[in-house]
Amino acid sequence: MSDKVPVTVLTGYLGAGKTTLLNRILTEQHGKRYAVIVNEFGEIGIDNDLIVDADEEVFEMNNGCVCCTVRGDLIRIIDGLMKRKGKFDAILVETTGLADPAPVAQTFFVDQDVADKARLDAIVTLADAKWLKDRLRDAPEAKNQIAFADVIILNKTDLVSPAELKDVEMRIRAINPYAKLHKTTRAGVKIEDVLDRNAFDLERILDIEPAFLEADDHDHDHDHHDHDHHHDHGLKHYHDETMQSVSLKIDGDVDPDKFMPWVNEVAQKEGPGLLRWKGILAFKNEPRRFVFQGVHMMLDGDLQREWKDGEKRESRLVFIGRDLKTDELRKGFLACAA
Ligand SMILES: Nc1nc2c(ncn2[C@@H]2O[C@H](COP(=O)(O)OP(=O)(O)OP(=O)(O)O)[C@@H](O)[C@H]2O)c(=O)[nH]1
Repeated sequence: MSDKVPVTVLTGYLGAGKTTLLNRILTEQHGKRYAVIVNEFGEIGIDNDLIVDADEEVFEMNNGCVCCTVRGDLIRIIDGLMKRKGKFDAILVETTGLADPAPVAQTFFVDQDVADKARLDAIVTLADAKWLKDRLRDAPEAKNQIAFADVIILNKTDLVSPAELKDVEMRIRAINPYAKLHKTTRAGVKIEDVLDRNAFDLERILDIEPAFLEADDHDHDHDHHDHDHHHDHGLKHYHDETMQSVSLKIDGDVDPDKFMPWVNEVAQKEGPGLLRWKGILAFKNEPRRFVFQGVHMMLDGDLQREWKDGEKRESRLVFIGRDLKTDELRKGFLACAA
C-alpha cells in the first residue's frame, strides 16, 4: 500500500494484559524490529527493540473541539523515530489503561509530518474476560476502548466459564460487531493477528452483518456464513444503549463530488459522537478503491489497489458511535450514489 511505517495502538483497561502482549511480541523470534512507545515503563527490556517513554501532553485541535485532541509528546517522539527510518519495521504505542485511545489515534491523522511517514495500522484492545462486564458498567473508558477497536483480544479466558465467556463476548459484540476478536490466555495471539493488519481487515469487517454476528455461536473466526442453527442456544443478545453501529452499502459506485462534501459534513456534525468509522468505496470512473478511516472528526483516506476483475464494485461504510442519527446517515450516504 505504501512505505509508511505501520503503527499499532495497543489499549485496554488496567490489568487486561497489555504488558503481557507486548512482552510476547517483543520476545518472539520474528526477525522484525519494533519501536515501542509506552506511557510508563513496564517490565519490558529487549536489547534490539527501542522503547521510548512518553509523558502525557494533550493538545486540543480544531478550535477546541472537545473530541479532537492529539498527543504532542507522541508527535515529537515519532518525528524523532522517523529520522531513524529503516531501522525498524513497525511502531507500537501502548496507552495507559485509563486513557481514551482517541488522542493517540488522532495523532496519525492530524499532524502532517507524522501522517506522511506513519499510518495507523490498527487499534488493538485487550479485554479482561473476568472483569470487562463490570468495567462496561462503571468505566466509560473501557467501553470506548472496545468501540475503537479494530482487533479485540479477549484475554484471561482461563478465569471464566464457557458461559461467562460467551456472555462477555455478546456484550462486546453489542458495542462493536466489526472488530476481529481473539480469545486468549496470556494474550496468546499470533503476531500477524495483531500487527500489520493493514487497514484493519476492512474487507472482512465490511462483509459482516452485525445481526449475524450477534447470533454467532462459533468459537473460531466468523468465516462461515451459515445462518442455520444459531437460534436456540439460550444466549441473551445485548443491546448497548449508548453505543451503536451502523453499516451502509451502495450496490455500485458513488460520486466523489457528492461523497466528499457529505463525509466532511458528517465529520463536522457527528464527530464528537463518532468514535470509529471506515469504508471502502467505488468512485465513479476510478479504477482504484478509495479506502478511509476516521476517529471522531478526523479522517484519512486514499486510493489504494485497483478493483479486481470479477470483484463487485460496491461502496460500504461502517460507523460506531454514540447517539448516531442512523436514518440521516443512511439517507445522506445513499444520496451519494453515482
Ligand atoms: N489468569 C490470567 N492472568 C493473566 C492472563 N494474562 C495476563 N495475566 C496476568 O494479569 C496481570 C496483568 O497483566 P498485564 O499484562 O500487566 O496487564 P496490563 O494491561 O499491562 O496492566 P496495566 O499496565 O496495569 O494496565 C499480570 O499479573 C499477568 O500475569 C491470563 O490470560 N490469565
